[in-house]
Amino acid sequence: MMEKLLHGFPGSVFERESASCECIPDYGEPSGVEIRIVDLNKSFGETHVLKDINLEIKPGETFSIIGPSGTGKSVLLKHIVKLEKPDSGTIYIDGHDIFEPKEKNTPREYRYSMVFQTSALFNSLSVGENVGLWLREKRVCTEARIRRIIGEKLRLVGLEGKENMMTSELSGGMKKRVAIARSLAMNPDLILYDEPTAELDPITSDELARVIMSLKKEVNLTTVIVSHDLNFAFHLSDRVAMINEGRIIEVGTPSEIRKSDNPAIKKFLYTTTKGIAGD
Ligand SMILES: Nc1ncnc2c1ncn2[C@@H]1O[C@H](COP(=O)(O)OP(=O)(O)OP(=O)(O)O)[C@@H](O)[C@H]1O
Repeated sequence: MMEKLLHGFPGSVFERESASCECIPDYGEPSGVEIRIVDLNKSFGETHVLKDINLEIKPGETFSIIGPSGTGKSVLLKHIVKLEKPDSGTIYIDGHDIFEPKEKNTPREYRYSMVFQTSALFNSLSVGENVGLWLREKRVCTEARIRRIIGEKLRLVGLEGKENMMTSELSGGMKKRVAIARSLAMNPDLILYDEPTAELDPITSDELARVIMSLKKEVNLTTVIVSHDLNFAFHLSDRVAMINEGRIIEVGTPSEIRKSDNPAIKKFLYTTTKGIAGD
């Protein structure tokens, strides 16, 4: 349950101007944020999981973090949404240290939303009810406006008019798109995907990539993806960071990463069955 409602955590919404007088003041238009990770370290007991991570993600960028299993990708993602706290170093979002108490007169804070591997939808609710959950829980605006917002978010993921379908009737790809629509309902400045194609076949993965790419054109948000699926990450990302044994070993455009001479990258790209062997 905790996971399912992550995007609705109080505290992820702060001082924002309202886009509409019908909605609560916090519910403004999204604005892609800049993320700057500086000298971040994290250990669990004796295990040093994240080692001197430095990374900049630009506003509006679609950025993927790739790398072998167990190298700290999810732990890094959790730091960005404050589910983990670093031992040293920090993360700035639009110049504000997210681990410091909120400064007085901070110009604005950010909203984030996470799409989980499992989609984490409520099967007993309809598609529209799932998408509208946070809006209704937070009483963001009038019921009529909530319905319009639900319709709009479903349109953005190619599910226009599907409000009344039951979640249990949906294919895996549709579930994923409903999960994205539900995340979009809070107008996030930052959307994070944890292994978005983990349960999808290649064709459905392509469909999902198209949805995420079309969002980039229509919505002003920053996108961070953690994925093992190299073809997916390379296809839709502006830039990619490769993490290995807790360190960022390369950051670049997909074509720069493909051309890298770094032996650890070559090994990862060309020796995994999920990689791009044969290219
Ligand atoms: N809360 C925790 N307590 C102790 N160890 C943890 C915790 N969270 C993660 N770890 C450890 O940190 C390391 C990195 O885990 P993480 O989940 O970030 O890897 P990953 O790169 O995302 O792997 P995968 O691709 O398989 O999901 C692993 O060794 C994991 O066991």
